[in-house]
Amino acid sequence: MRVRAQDVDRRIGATTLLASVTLDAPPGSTVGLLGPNGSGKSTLLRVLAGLDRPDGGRVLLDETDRTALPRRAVARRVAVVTQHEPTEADMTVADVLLLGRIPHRPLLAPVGADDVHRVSAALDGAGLAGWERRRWASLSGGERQRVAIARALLQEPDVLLLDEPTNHLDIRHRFALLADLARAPVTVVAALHDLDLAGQYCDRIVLLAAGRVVAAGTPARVLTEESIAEVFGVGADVMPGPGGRVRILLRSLAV
Ligand SMILES: Nc1ncnc2c1ncn2[C@@H]1O[C@H](COP(=O)(O)OP(=O)(O)OP(=O)(O)O)[C@@H](O)[C@H]1O
Repeated sequence: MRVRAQDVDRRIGATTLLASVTLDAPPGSTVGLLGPNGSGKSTLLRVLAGLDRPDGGRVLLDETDRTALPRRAVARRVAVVTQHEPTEADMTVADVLLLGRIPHRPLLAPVGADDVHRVSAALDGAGLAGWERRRWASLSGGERQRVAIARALLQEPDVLLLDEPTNHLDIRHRFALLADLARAPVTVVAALHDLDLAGQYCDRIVLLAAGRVVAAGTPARVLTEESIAEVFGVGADVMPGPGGRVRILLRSLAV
């Protein structure tokens, strides 16, 4: 499924959070949203996810305006993991994962053997085999993040919207997650802070600053030494890789 934002504005009171933001995520692509703190990444993801309405412009899923699609149809096709997953909920890991199957079950239908099997396979995939009965609130930040992403994948979405999915993950799991997302047939839009990781795994990058798109395109086109210095205020050595990918070595400009 293709995801597009066209000229999206988002304002709260007199504050402009997004100004005429345009994004195009072709089917199956992995798009990285990059930008400094407060540049509008989470705000844009919330608008794409339908959690907030744009004040101008529109979001299209394939060729249809998101607001014209029934809620349940969107829930089946678009999965979201925000930065603010509740941490105190008194649930087991299996309960949390089963939330991902709700859009696929008839209303009020009980959990079936197929759901239980899928939950255990999802835990295997997340490297947390056998954790069904662990309490959600007792998990570490990284474990919780891995379960939240597994829940989103259990939804079998066409589109996955992820706000800083590598936050809390150790290095090995960061690589594993980005590689899995890049391989998956699903369209991914993910806010990321790690420029090197984004440069290696994303098909496209949208670079935001102060609620505006500064550049968009392949990592090689967007993540240049100049743009990184201008937007992030750090020095960078950018090394070209295959297919428009880049490796990035960052350094402080202060030294
Ligand atoms: N409810 C609100 N009222 C006023 N300003 C807000 C509100 N929510 C967000 N903002 C502001 O909008 C801007 C964009 O925030 P957003 O969370 O989208 O940034 P971000 O790029 O995701 O940042 P980070 O990297 O820190 O997560 C910030 O300056 C933030 O303070």
